[in-house]
Amino acid sequence: MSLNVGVIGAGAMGTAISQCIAPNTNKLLLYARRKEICDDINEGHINCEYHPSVKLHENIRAVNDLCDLKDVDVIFLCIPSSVMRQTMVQLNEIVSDKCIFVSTAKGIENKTNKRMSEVIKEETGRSAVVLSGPNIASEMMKNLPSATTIASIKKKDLEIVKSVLSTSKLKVNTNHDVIGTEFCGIIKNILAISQGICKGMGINDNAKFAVFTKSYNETKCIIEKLGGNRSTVDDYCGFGDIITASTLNVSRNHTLGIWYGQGVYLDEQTGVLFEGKNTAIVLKEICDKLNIECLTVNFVYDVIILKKSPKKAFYALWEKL
Ligand SMILES: NC(=O)c1ccc[n+]([C@@H]2O[C@H](COP(=O)([O-])OP(=O)(O)OC[C@H]3O[C@@H](n4cnc5c(N)ncnc54)[C@H](O)[C@@H]3O)[C@@H](O)[C@H]2O)c1
Repeated sequence: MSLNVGVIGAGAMGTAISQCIAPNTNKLLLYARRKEICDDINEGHINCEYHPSVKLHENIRAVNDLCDLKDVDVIFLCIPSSVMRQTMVQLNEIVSDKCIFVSTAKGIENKTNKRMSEVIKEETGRSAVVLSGPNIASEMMKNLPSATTIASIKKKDLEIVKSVLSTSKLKVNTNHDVIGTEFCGIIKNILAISQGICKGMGINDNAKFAVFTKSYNETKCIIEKLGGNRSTVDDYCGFGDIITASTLNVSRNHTLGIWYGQGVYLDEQTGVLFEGKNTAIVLKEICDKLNIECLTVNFVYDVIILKKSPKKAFYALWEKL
């Protein structure tokens, strides 16, 4: 049975997910906040700003009014975590009770430190499906093979969302560990920054990957303490995404770490900087509150937030390895 699917956020990820799943859907409505992107997609079948060289699948129609999503069965939320709450307030008034929300946002709410599925539950009363994995948008856009993890406490929702996502090119694993899956996507930002700092400082590979091993095991400990499963970290949402974000220069957080490792401090207002900074502050708060000793979080916090010398911070970490 082909479903009607909505995607909110016509940026890199929203457009790429739309392109991947469009053949599986009856109708795919891609909500673009900006009218000019909406017009580009409908008139030229191209998202000129984010993926200018790829023709969009014929099933994709862009819309500029959230009310157009009132009849869809599933909605993928591909927006920054900072706007999730306000978007859910609006959507709750529009969609049917049966509509399933899928959060792809890898972030935590500023000030409340809540996961996206918690924000969605608070505003709509529904349990969301969360999606996380090593999913580089430009590769998905070209229909290159990828894999991802989806998690939900509801078996039926997982089945439906899996059927919408799965293609010969996109492999989907499912689990019921929403906390672990969401936290993998959050903590991996810290690992990506940490490995970036090491790279920027010119730390040798043996030492860099020793730190990486420690960081990976710390991720399991944090997730377990927060109520998730250690084994979730071994899935695409964990291992796959952590490796991708910590070793490839396409990762914004990795690049941020490289700059800091080289002693380049960015303008405080830079959006890229803010994302990594926010994650470091939130995770430091969480670890301190729960009495979790995490060397990787401390290392990143010391360099990015306290602006300590990367060399001193690295040797403090190394001593405790
Ligand atoms: N799950 C995954 O594997 C995965 C992979 C990449 C990105 N993501 C997530 O997808 C989200 C988007 O990332 P991206 O790389 O596409 O970023 P992006 O900056 O390319 O796109 C974000 C889009 O959201 C739009 N937007 C901002 N505020 C909005 C609002 N209030 N309503 C509607 N649209 C709004 C922007 O105009 C932009 O088009 C992020 O939360 C990111 O963590 C997830």
